[in-house]
Parts: sequence; C-alpha cells; structure tokens
Amino acid sequence: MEKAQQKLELITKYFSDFTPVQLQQFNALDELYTDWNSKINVISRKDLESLYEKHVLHSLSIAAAFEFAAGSTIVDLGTGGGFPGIPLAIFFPEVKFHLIDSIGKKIKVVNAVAEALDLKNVTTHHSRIEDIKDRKFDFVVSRAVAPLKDLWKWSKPLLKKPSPNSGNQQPGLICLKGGDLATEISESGCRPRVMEVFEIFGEEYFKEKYLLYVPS
Ligand SMILES: C[S@@+](CC[C@H](N)C(=O)[O-])C[C@H]1O[C@@H](n2cnc3c(N)ncnc32)[C@H](O)[C@@H]1O
Repeated sequence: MEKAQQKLELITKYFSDFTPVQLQQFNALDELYTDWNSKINVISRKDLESLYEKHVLHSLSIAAAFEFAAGSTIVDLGTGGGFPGIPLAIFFPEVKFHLIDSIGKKIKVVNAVAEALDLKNVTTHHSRIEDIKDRKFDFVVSRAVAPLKDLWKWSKPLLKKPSPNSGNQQPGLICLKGGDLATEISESGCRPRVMEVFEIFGEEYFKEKYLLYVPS
C-alpha cells in the first residue's frame, strides 16, 4: 500500500463520507507541512513523522465529539502551525474558522497551508488572544496553549451568549489536554465536561489525552 494512502487510512478508519476534495486536502497536508517545516519550525521533527496521528487525528477528536452547525464561527486560540484549526476546517467546510497566534511566522505557515488547500473558510490573525475585543464566536478551540484557568479567562469574553436553540451544544471552550488534569481543573474556576480521546480513537497515543468542554 502506498505511504500516503496508509496515512489517510488512519483518518478514514474513523470517518467516512469525505468528498474527493476533502480527501485530497487531507492527503496534501503531509507534503505541505514537510515543506514548510523545513523553512519554519512549527512541528517537532519526530512528530512530523506521525503527523496524521498526533496532529490531524488528534485535532479531529473534536469533530468526533461535536457537530458544528453550518455558518457557525470558531476561533482557534494559539493555533501554532494550524492545529486543531486546519484539520477541522477541512472537516467542516461550511463552518468559519479564525486561527490566531501571537507568533507571526506561525501564522505565515498557516496562511500558506490554507491557501495551498484552497480553504475558503479559514481566516487568520497574528495577535495575542487577549487583544481581540471586537468579535464573538460560537466556540473557542485550543490545544497545548495554556492552563485551563487562562484559556477560560481568555475565552469567556469571546463567546456568544447561549441561545434557546443551542440545546446541549451551547457556545463554549473546547480544548485538548493531556496528563493529570485534577489540579488544573480545580484551579480553573470552571467545571468542564471531560471526554477521553482514547475512547474515541483506539491508538495508544491517545491514552491520557482528554477533550474538555466548558459551556459558556
Ligand atoms: C505549544 S504551541 C501549540 C500550537 C498548536 N495549538 C498545536 O497544538 O500544535 C502553543 C501556541 O500558542 C501560542 N500562544 C500562547 N499564548 C497565546 C496567546 N495568549 N494568544 C495567542 N497565541 C498564544 C504560541 O505562540 C504557540 O504558537
């Protein structure tokens, strides 16, 4: 089996119904990140070898747990090289993603990747999240950026008010975290719903990886 197809099978094992365009976009990530990472380091060299597991599939755990409505708006806080924002933008072409990072060269990579994939639902911003004052979003997503306490403090002013139609999927913060969460949660001042990523994806890598959701 071809290497690229093997990598994609990690994704198609858990998700079906991708269009040919989406499959081609997921497929292109390997070459794009390999190329950009040689110029601007956004992913550790070791992790780059497992891009589809550690970055793409991990990002898509959010898609396995949440069904974002068409037209909804999501901000990726501290997107780095585009995770989880880029895989989610491929997955949800009808949802608008705004990818923010405080480091300009990372945003440069994200812009290049989004442009190469022709992702019309991605905008980016080089900024600290605390400086975004004039916009509201349905969800904040984030991976490996800051303690929950800070993520929640930064997210609260950015979230839309829950509407009566939001059901059990109210606007909120969704973040990917690992390790021992007990202290982090107790210091956060909020009460997240915690899901185990290993229950979603059976790969060893996802043991002790968690998806946290804090409704607004
Ligand atoms: C460890 S990297 C994680 C990147 C990406 N989310 C991922 O999982 O691959 C953390 C990123 O958060 C960004 N960051 C940290 N604090 C931030 C803030 N207050 N506003 C915007 N970006 C921030 C950093 O510049 C860095 O790119």
